[in-house]
Amino acid sequence: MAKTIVPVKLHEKLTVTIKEIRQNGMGMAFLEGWPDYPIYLADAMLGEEVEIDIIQVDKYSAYGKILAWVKESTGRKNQNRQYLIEAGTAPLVNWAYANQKEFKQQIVQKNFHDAGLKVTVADPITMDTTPTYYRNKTVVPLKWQDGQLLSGFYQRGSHHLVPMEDYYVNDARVDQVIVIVREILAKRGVSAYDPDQEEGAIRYVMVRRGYYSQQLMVVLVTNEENLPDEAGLVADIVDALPDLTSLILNFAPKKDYVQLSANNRVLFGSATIEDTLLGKKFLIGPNSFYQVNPVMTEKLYQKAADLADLKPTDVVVDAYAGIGTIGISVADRVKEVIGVEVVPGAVLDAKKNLALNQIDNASYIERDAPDQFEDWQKQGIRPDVVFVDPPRRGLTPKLIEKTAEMGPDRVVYVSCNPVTAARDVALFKDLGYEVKGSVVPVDQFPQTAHIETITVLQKRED
Ligand SMILES: C[S@@+](CC[C@H](N)C(=O)[O-])C[C@H]1O[C@@H](n2cnc3c(N)ncnc32)[C@H](O)[C@@H]1O
Repeated sequence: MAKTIVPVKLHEKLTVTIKEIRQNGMGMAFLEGWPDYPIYLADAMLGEEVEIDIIQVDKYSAYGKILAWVKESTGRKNQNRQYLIEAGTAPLVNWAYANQKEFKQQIVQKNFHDAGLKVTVADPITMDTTPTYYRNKTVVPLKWQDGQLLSGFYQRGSHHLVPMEDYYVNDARVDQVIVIVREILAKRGVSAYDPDQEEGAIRYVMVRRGYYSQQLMVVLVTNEENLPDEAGLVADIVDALPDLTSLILNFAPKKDYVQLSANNRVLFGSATIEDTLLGKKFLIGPNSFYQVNPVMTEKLYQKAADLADLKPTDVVVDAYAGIGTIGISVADRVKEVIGVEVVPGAVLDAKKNLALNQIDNASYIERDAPDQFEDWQKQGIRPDVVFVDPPRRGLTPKLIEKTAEMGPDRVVYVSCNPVTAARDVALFKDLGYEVKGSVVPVDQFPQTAHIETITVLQKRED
């Protein structure tokens, strides 16, 4: 077999310049004569010159580790939190926020360009308050090591736990709670799940906290149906957390990476916590999706509603609805909202949220969105505005086709992945829709390479 020729050797030391930043925030350098063989580098900024050690060599690319900076970017603001780089949880932690903003705008522009679309991308809406300590939720693994119970994050794609207590992007109380719960579990000698051995009790600890309400939910995600001396454990946690609203055991005996099962048992307090968005109240259960950056979520929904140009006569679809946050936040301004969401617990929450906010012109259905769109289309439903807010994989061609057949005047596409958003917008274009105005990035995830976008599609009049 012919040996593949690559331009680098494992542990070769090189000096390179960063020519490009990849979608996931990794720097890319190239050796002369090898324009198609990127060397990926974490914690690199555009234009920086760095000394590197090659740590992985593949057929089409290599990975390096930066040993020293020969020339630093003026946008570098080192935070001395290299564990965040190692775990991959905050890859842009050492970038000035202005550079993060510029990068994200360019990435969105590139994704739409690559999908064959000529669009303008607005200045990202950014987090004007400090763009750190914003996440209202985290799910962390635990590991016993040398007689100590550690919490942190698995390094991307591995079971190597990077210990951390200051996550930098979590609400500071969320960080504290993880440590408090971990110490109680440690004192009681509770075992932690080992993904390689497939044994041990606690898989993850999930903490979620209401931004306005300050209500606290702790979920022990377990590999065992009952924990040793459960009553004593609950008493210890309740004693240590005066702000605890909900303590849940989620029995999730699965080998894969799925984090929570649908199997919840309330150990203390209520099954949900409450929070507020744009003046509306929301009950949030452990399995329900709820945007992680509450400050920016209000800006996101506000902007999406403004761009939707809502009218009191409008029938509005809220698809991929979660607990109904988008539909409920616009219901007062329109004639009717019909929503669809696939996770049963989230739909239950959405229904409760309608009652909680005394909204009687909205309804939510538990269903796969493309299937429900097909039914709505057959039933002759003709919405004026369709909001879609899918997971990272984006929409399906079927959903896009059924939307176009229902023929709404406007489609407001909220997306957490500009690659799939651009792909889907191109399909909408083929089916009679035009991008109205600019694509608007909203920085829901400072310090990471992720970016949310809002794209409004207007039905062409031809
Ligand atoms: C990005 S979240 C948005 C939720 C909500 N709009 C919000 O802002 O909180 C995407 C939602 O789509 C739901 N979902 C995933 N696949 C779905 C499908 N095939 N049909 C309907 N909903 C789905 C997920 O459960 C999740 O609640």
